[in-house]
Amino acid sequence: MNIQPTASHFIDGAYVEDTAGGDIPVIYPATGKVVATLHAATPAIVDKALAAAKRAQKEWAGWTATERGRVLRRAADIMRDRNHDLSVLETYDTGKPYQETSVADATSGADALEYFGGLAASITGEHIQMGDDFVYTRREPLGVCVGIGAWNYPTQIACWKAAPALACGNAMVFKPSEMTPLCALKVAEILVEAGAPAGVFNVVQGYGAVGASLITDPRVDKVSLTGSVPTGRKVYAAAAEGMRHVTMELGGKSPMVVFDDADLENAVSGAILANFYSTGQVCSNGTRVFVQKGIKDAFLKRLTERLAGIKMGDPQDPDVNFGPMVSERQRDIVEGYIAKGVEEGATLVTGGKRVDGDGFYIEATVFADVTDEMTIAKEEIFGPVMAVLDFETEEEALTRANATEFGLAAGVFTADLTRAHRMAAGFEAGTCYINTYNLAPVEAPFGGSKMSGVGRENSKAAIEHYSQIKGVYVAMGDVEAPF
Ligand SMILES: NC(=O)c1ccc[n+]([C@@H]2O[C@H](COP(=O)([O-])OP(=O)(O)OC[C@H]3O[C@@H](n4cnc5c(N)ncnc54)[C@H](O)[C@@H]3O)[C@@H](O)[C@H]2O)c1
Ligand SMILES: C[N+](C)(C)CC=O
Repeated sequence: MNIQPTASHFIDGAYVEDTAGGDIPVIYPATGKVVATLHAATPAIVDKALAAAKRAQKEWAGWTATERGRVLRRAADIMRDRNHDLSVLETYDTGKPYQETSVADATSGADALEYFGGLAASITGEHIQMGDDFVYTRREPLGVCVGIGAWNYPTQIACWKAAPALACGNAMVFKPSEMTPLCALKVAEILVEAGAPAGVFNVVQGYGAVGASLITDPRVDKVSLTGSVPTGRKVYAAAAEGMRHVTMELGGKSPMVVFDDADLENAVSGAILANFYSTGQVCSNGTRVFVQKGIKDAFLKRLTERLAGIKMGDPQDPDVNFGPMVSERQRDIVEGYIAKGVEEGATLVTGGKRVDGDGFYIEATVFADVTDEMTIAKEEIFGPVMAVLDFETEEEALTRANATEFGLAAGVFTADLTRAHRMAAGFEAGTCYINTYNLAPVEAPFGGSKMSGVGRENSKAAIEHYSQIKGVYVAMGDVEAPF
């Protein structure tokens, strides 16, 4: 498979190159080798993309919603037909196992395109009667949206932003993470092939500075970021200068609470999904696993047995279920947190070591006897490191679960449904799970509260974040004036 794209950027329906912006090497995380080289956008490239989006948005918004929806649904079909190639590419981009990318990445992107394609025609205003007079509302697009992506789900992130934006009649300029620049280009190609007018979805490459230059351009009406909290603070502040709409999908340190009446096998499966899928590089991961004291030993025993099922190796091998970290830097960060966990007195149950070789592999790691004050219980690690903390009462578990600045996700495993709903109501998090973890279907809202974000992706809720309401008052009689 040829990994090197035709050019670095996709603007106004075509590939565009400009090498003046400096190299972006694409490194395959399994080997540490450069597999493609792209270039960061120059100011001229950024200008070209925004100009194209500004022009195309007017045309696109003039289409009927049914026509727009048809394009998105066609794009979903094309993505599904190409799932194998897209998954291989996603694996080169991220290092995530093909076993995962083939079922979770282009497929969830296609789900978003299909869902918002189906929803497009139902995005309408309403009629409000006021005696004889009435008000009607128009649900209008925002205009030009900027999407900025993280590196862990490049195809999904591009589609989760593009699909609702385009369904509402906006145009988008999307900047993927510099670490995973390949897949969004395929999304752009597919949208054009499906019939989207040139300029409706554009991709520019670059580091943070390119993202920053996009946000402050006066042609931009909305910014949707998926990234870390520190980046979120900067992007939110820059967007506020121009009073731009924002969606912030940021990081987390989410709790997963296991009561002693839970189905142990399901709870262990949940903890695995909540910590080791995508080698732990998932924003909503339940990395603080609170286990009720009475079942702690049984939980750790079964968890350790199940982790023997990890098959680490070349992520393109369909039998491999655990890949490398996305980069050497990320692997080193994770290694640093593991050292901190040991230093601060947590018990290393399993894992903890990097794997020798050129790839950025590190073992799935479980710490027990973790306390709330330890660094590994407080900071987002974004790697395969599970912290197990024990607790005695429901009240204690909820208080400690919420004792964090983050609020992305939270989960509870228990047989007591009343307690499960009580916990879900009490969690300070945007996305909660009862007796499962880390599912993110397009039909359900996804996003964070507290420092984990603003706004929601997916579901009908996303429409609110990519459109605005205009109220139109219609008088049916004479105008009454005081003088
Ligand atoms: N909530 C979610 O849905 C979600 C999903 C995936 C990842 N994440 C979070 O993303 C983080 C990991 O991704 P990352 O390391 O790529 O995050 P990051 O914040 O380093 O970068 C995210 C994106 O922002 C860009 N960027 C950096 N500085 C910028 C600036 N000043 N202005 C504009 N753009 C800028 C980067 O180039 C990149 O494209 C984790 O914290 C993870 O939890 C959140
Ligand atoms: C949105 N999700 C959970 C699929 C990936 C976040 O990192």
